[in-house]
Amino acid sequence: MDSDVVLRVDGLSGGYGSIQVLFGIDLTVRKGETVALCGPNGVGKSTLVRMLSGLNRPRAGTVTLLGRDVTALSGPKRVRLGMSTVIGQQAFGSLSVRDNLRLHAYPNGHDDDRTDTVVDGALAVFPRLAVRTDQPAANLSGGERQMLVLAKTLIQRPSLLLIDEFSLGLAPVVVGGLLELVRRLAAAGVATLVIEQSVNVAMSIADRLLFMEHGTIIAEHTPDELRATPDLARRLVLGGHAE
Ligand SMILES: Nc1ncnc2c1ncn2[C@@H]1O[C@H](COP(=O)(O)OP(=O)(O)OP(=O)(O)O)[C@@H](O)[C@H]1O
Repeated sequence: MDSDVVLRVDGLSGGYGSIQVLFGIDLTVRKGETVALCGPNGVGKSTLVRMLSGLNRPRAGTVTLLGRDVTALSGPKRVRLGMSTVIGQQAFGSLSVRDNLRLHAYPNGHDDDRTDTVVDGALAVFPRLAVRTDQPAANLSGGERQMLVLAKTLIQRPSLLLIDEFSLGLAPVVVGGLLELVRRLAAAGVATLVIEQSVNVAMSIADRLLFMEHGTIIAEHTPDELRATPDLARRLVLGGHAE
């Protein structure tokens, strides 16, 4: 096996009850690589992330994390093996920013001093959050909440990061800061699969873009290929088979 492959998906199919949403998805994400999943609403992007994270079970196919078949493993076991999932901007609204992060650090089994050091390390990456550590998370803006979620991810030190709806509803200036963080995680070797509605955002962050339609991957391109063929991305995102 290619030792750089962090996530490998083979023939993944399934959906909800009798409704089949995914039809034989194959993909890989390597160490330090960021892969974006693009496509119109309803093609199955979120369903794929749910299956990868263990929230939903596939009907067929396998999910391999760092060379280990995790298809039958629960979500928590996948987290322990290095998979971290960000879905939306979830946080405990009544808890302060710091307490949200401390709770997240507990499963790592550190004592209180070490927990605070880990939390401070994550906060150091987000100056905007660092000045709001005592505020309830409910008071944060959408962008700040996304930062809080990514700060939690830093604490987990994942090998694989799955992000659903990365920039949805966020101001461009906020997205810019978050992109920088994902680039830093990639530089540290984290493999990232990110669902991104905006192809422009996806092109600025990803090494490869996968385009989905009707539960299958219909095309794969690098940002350079997309820049060299104006209109290709637009046609793919609108759901047209471009090739
Ligand atoms: N809990 C559910 N039960 C039944 N069908 C569902 C459920 N969740 C999603 N679906 C259906 O599965 C299909 C794929 O949805 P999914 O959310 O994965 O698409 P998506 O590409 O992520 O789109 P969006 O960006 O709009 O979320 C859609 O037809 C949707 O209606």
